[in-house]
Amino acid sequence: MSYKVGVIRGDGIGPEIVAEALKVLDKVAEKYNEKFDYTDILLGGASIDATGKPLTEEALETAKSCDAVLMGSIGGNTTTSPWYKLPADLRPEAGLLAIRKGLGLFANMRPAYLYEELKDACPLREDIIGDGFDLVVMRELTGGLYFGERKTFEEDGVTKAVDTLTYSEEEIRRIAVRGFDIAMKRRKKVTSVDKANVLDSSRLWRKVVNEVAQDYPEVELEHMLVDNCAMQLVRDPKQFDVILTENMFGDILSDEASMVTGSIGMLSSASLKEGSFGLYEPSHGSAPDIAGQNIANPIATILSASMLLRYSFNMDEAADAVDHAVKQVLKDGYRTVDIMSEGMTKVGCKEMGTLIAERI
Ligand SMILES: NC(=O)C1=CN([C@@H]2O[C@H](COP(=O)(O)OP(=O)(O)OC[C@H]3O[C@@H](n4cnc5c(N)ncnc54)[C@H](O)[C@@H]3O)[C@@H](O)[C@H]2O)C=CC1
Ligand SMILES: CC(C)CC(=O)C(=O)O
Ligand SMILES: [Mg+2]
Repeated sequence: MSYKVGVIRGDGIGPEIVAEALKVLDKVAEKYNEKFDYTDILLGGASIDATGKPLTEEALETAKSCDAVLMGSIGGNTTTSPWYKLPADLRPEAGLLAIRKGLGLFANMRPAYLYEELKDACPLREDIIGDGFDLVVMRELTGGLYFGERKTFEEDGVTKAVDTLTYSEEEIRRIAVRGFDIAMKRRKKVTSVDKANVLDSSRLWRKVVNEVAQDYPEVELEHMLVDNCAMQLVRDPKQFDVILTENMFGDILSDEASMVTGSIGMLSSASLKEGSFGLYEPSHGSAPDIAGQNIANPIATILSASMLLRYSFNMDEAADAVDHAVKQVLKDGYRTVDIMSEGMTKVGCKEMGTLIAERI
């Protein structure tokens, strides 16, 4: 079959890591006799430089015409890059938020899995790691603080700034359903994370999640406050199966979850809605500090490509082959610098992509 795949290379390490994921997809196409037609889409800093806007209408329309989109990462150094002298709605991140909203991608799934082979790279104590852990952060992606009204203003001679956090029942319900659906395919436990001791939006979140839970009697539901969850993730990550949470909490907790797997360079993600379309991207950013040096870890992007095969193209066998190739390369002792440990062979971004593609 032939599929149209949108490709957002983006900024910083984006083009380097996407090149390696495409190497892997090309190998899948060859082995499984499929055809992937790649269409480049501009987003973020690259789009600002080319068009003056972080996302053009044309780019959004192209993304909508694709069967799925694979993305690297966008953004620059937020202190030194000229992009951050622009008004907020013209900066690279505004393009990312706009494409997520424009494509209706309300459910962001970020699996955090500790590979047996990476126990040495995990900063947690051996007795905490135990047999390892395997959790998913199900993050609401198109509501909450990042999408509320915001402004900076003068009042009584003082400069003030406000951001607003709004959720509707419907927005909470649809992400909760996704969280419970995923839990049904896993270990049947949902930890809903909020700040219901303070925030009205969290109290509504908790009420709606409780309602949705009625339809999933087999799933164990617990509620946890976000500050406690941040602590529990490093104290005992094994306790979690599905962490269901709102946009900003999920953004922060998933970065934390990534580090207990060894590196943020390992954490893939799928941004989904109803139906088969999805946008697949690593959970990390554009890592401007290491861009252009061939040292970025491409595994998060390669695992995101695997999620694309699984969730958008129903190609479970090919996705399993990619996941297996990643595991095999780690078993064979190859490491990028972020997951390097004693006795292993250090390789660059390109070499890691080639080694994984060779194992498919
Ligand atoms: N989805 C996206 O495109 C995202 C974009 N950003 C943007 O990225 C830019 C940089 O943000 P930061 O806060 O520095 O976060 P970051 O995730 O880009 O980097 C944080 C740290 O992790 C390291 N790192 C990240 N990915 C890595 C990889 N694949 N291999 C090895 N090391 C890796 C970086 O070198 C850095 O030390 C900002 O402009 C931010 O807005 C941030 C998060 C997500
Ligand atoms: C623009 C940000 C919300 C991007 C980010 O940090 C993320 O999606 O993880
Ligand atoms: Mg983030």
